[in-house]
Amino acid sequence: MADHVGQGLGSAKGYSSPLSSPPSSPTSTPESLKQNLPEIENNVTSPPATNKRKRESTSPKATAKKPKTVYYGNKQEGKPMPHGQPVVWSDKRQGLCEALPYYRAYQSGAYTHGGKVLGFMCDGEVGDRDVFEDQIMIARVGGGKTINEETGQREQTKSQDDCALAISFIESQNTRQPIVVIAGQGNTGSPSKLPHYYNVLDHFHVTDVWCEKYNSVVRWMVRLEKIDLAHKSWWSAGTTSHSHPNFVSPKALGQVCSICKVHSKNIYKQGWVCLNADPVKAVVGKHEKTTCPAFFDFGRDVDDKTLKFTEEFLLERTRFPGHLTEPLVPQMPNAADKDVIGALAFEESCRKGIVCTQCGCCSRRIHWEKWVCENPLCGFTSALTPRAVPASPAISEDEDPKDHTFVSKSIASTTVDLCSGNWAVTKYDIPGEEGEIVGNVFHFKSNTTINGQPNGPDDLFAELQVAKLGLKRNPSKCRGARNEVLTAHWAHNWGAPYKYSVRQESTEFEKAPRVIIKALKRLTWAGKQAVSTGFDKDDKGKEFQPFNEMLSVGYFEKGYMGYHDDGEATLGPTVASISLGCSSTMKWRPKKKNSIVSERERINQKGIKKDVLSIFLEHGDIMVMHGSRIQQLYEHTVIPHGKLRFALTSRYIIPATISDPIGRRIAETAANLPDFSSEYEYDGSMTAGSKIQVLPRTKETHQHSDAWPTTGTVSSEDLQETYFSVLARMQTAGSPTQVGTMQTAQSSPQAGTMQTAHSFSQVGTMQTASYFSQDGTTQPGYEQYQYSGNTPRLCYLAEASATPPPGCEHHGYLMNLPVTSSYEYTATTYPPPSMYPTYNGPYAPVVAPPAGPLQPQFQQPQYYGYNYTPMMMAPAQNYASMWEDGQDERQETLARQSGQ
Ligand SMILES: O=C(O)CCC(=O)C(=O)O
Repeated sequence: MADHVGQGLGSAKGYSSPLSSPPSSPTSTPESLKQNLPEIENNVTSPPATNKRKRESTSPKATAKKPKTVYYGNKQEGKPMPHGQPVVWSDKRQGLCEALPYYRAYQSGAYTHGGKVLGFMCDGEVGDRDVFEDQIMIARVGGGKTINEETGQREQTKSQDDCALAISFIESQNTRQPIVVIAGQGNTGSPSKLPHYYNVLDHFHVTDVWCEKYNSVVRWMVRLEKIDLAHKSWWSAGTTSHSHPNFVSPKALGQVCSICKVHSKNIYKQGWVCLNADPVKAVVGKHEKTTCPAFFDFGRDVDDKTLKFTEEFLLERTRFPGHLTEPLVPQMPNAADKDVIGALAFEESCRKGIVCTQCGCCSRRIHWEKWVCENPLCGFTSALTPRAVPASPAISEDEDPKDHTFVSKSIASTTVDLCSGNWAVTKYDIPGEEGEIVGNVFHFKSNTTINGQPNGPDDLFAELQVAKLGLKRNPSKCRGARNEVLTAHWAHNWGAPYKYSVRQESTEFEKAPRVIIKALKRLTWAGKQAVSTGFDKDDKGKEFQPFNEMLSVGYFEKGYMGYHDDGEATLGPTVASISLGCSSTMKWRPKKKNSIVSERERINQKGIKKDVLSIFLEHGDIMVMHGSRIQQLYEHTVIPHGKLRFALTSRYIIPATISDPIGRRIAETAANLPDFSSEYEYDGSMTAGSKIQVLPRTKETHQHSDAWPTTGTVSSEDLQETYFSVLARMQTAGSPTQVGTMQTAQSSPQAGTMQTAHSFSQVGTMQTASYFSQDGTTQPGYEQYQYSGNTPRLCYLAEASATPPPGCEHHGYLMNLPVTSSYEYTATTYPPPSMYPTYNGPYAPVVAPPAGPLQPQFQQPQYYGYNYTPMMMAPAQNYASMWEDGQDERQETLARQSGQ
C-alpha cells in the first residue's frame, strides 16, 4: 500500500451518515477491500474474504453466495478482461447517486459540491482526443452539446466560453481535492471490458485543466491522474504489466507566452501553443475573460481535429500533494449512528443507499425496514432497528404553519360544523375553468384530545411503527432500466388493488394489520362527513361509497410524494387520508392544460403553474378531496417536515369499472373486511373506540440507572447489579405521554423463582434475558417476549414464546408503558383480559408476595408501571378468573396510589 493512501485512509472520517459519532466499527477502506478481492477468474468475482464491519442485522446467507459478474451488450465487446474488479459498482444510476456521497449527479457527468468536483463520470460520448488508460484520464469537460441534425450525433457546435465545471475542476486542483472517477459501459475507450454498467475506478487528482480548440470550437479539457500509482489498476487489461510511477521524468515541459506572459505546457505533438483562456477572472470588481490573443494560435495551419498529445504529457506522473480523506466505499449507517442522541434511524442517511459489503453493489433502500443488496446474486441485507418515535410535535421540524398555508382568492373557505366530536373542519371550494365549483378539499384539524383517544392517531402512529406493512419504494419511471427512478416514499396497498402509474403490491383487508382497519374506519367516517356537506350534497344518487382500498405510505426524512392526481377512471370521487407523525404541507396546482391560474401566476417556461391551495397537515389531521373533476383539473403533492411520517389514504375503487371479471372478483374479495373490523367503528365522538377503559393513573419516580445496555443480552451479573431497579429512560424528547425506552429487572434469590431483565428499545419490541433459578444454579435464556398491541395506553402483554425449562411454568405479564421525560412513568392499571381481543393466553395475576424470607426489595408488592407477581412464578391456572377475583383489591390499591 502506498504511504499516502494508507495515511489518508487511516484518518478517514468516512462518508458515514451525518448522525455519525465516531464509528464503532472499523471503516472499510478501498485498500482493505482490494486486498480481500481475489483475482478475477472466468468473470466471477468472489466476495471479500472477511469483512469486519459491524452490522446490526445481516442475512446469515449473505456470505455464502458468490456474486457473478454480469456482462451486458456493452460498447467494449472484444476488449481484454480486466485485471481486477471494481470495489463499488452499480447497474442503476439512482443506485450510484443514493449510495455514493461523491456522486449525487443524476443527470450531469460530474458531481460538484462546494464549488469542487467530487466525482466524474466517463460514459458514452467519448471524444476523439479522450484518453482512458490505466493511470490517467483525459476528457472533455461539461455541456454545450446539441444534436447535429445532419449526423444525428450529439456534438459541440458552439464554443464554451465560461465553463462552470472547468472552474470547479480548477478549484479541485487548487484545493487538492481527490476526485472519484466512474466509468460506464458506454465508454468505448476503456482498456478492458468493464464488468458492470457503472464501475467506480478509483481516486484521481486533477493535474491539468485547459482550453483547446476542436473543429474550431473552444472546449475545456481535464487531465486526471490516479492517486494510488503503486498498485495496478483493476481496469488494466489483465495481460499488461504494471509500470511503477516515475515522478521525475518524463515531464511535459512548456514555455511562457511572449504576449500574455503565462506559462503553457507543451502538450501537442504538433508543437507548443498558448493555452491561456482562463474561464473567467475577477478584474477590478467585474468578471472579465482574460483569453490571450495568441490562444491556440500555432502560427501555422494546423488542423485542430488531428492534434495528438505528446508522449511526455501522457507519461508524466505527479505525486498527489493532498490527502485521501474519504473512502471509496462509504461507511454504511450502523448501530453507532443510531445510538447518537436524537437519532431515530429514519434520518436522510438511512433513506439513502449503501454499498454492499459483500459484492460492492450500490443498493438503494427499497424496503422500509432494511437494505437489501440489489445484486440478484448476492443476498446481503442490513438493518438498523429504529427508535420508537413518539407522536409529538417535537418530531416535526420547526415550521410555522402559516408559512405553509396559501389559499388562492378564487377558493372560498368555510368552517363546517360537525354534529359530533371536537374536530375543526375547514372546507375549500375548488373552482373549475369557468369559476364553477368542481369539488371540495376538507381539512379535518385534529387536536391532542382526539389524538390521544384509544385507537386514535397516537395509537395508530405507534402501531404503524411496529406493524408489518410491507412498505417498498416502487419505480416511478423506467422500471427495470438503467435510469429507473424509485419513488421518494415507501408504499403498500390494502384492500382492492389500486392500479396507478406506480405499480405496487397489494394485500387484502382480511390480512391487514389491525391498524389499517382502525384507520380505515376513521377515514370512512371523515369521507361520509365530507360527502354529506360537499358541493354536490343535494345531488341525490351521489351517496358516499365506503372506501374499499387503502394506500399506506411511509416517509423517512426528506421523503416526499411528487405532484400527481388520483384521477384514475376506476376511482370514486372521494379520497381521504390521515396524516400521522411529523407535519407536512399538501399543495394543489392546476394542471398545465387548462385555463385555471393562481393570482401568483407566472407560468414558467415548462407551463408549470403555481399552487392555488396549500395546507399544513399535522399529526392526526385528515384531508378529504371530494369531486372527480378536482383530479382532472388539479394535481397535488405532499412534503413532510420531519423524520417520520405515515399517510393512510383511502379511495373507492368502482368494481364495475374493472372489465376483467377475475380482476373484479379479486378486488371485491380483497375489500372484504375482517370480522373484528366492527370493533373499530368510528363516529367522530370523544368516546369513540374507547372499548378499553381508561383507568386512573398515578405517577411514581424510579431509580435511574445507566448500567444496562439498551439492547443485547443482559448477564446475570448485570441483573444482580441492577437488582430490582427500574429504568425508564426516554430516548426521544417530547410530551409526557410518549413511549420511550424502558428497562426493568426483577430477580429472586430463591430456588424456583425467576430473574428477568427487560429492555425496551422500541414500542412493541422487547428484548429480554431471563434466568431461571431451579436449584441455586442460573439457567440463562428461554424467553423471547412478543407483544400484541403496541400503543402507549394499552396494556402490553408479554408472552413466552418458547418452552420453559423443566419445572418452570409458562409465565405472562400485563404491562403498560407510558414513559415520561423525567424518568417517571405513569402507573396505570388495566382492564380485564377480556378487553384485549388480540390475546388469548394466560395472564399473570397480581398476588401478594410469597411467604418466607424475602429480600427487602420484594417485601411489598410492587407497581412499576405494570403489575406483576413480583417474584413467584405463577403456576398455570385460570388467570382470567383470578383476575376477576383480584379486581377489588386492585381498585383499592389504585385508589391508594392516586391518593383518593
Ligand atoms: O398525504 C400523503 O402523504 C399523500 C397522500 C396522497 O396524495 C396519495 O396517497 O395519493
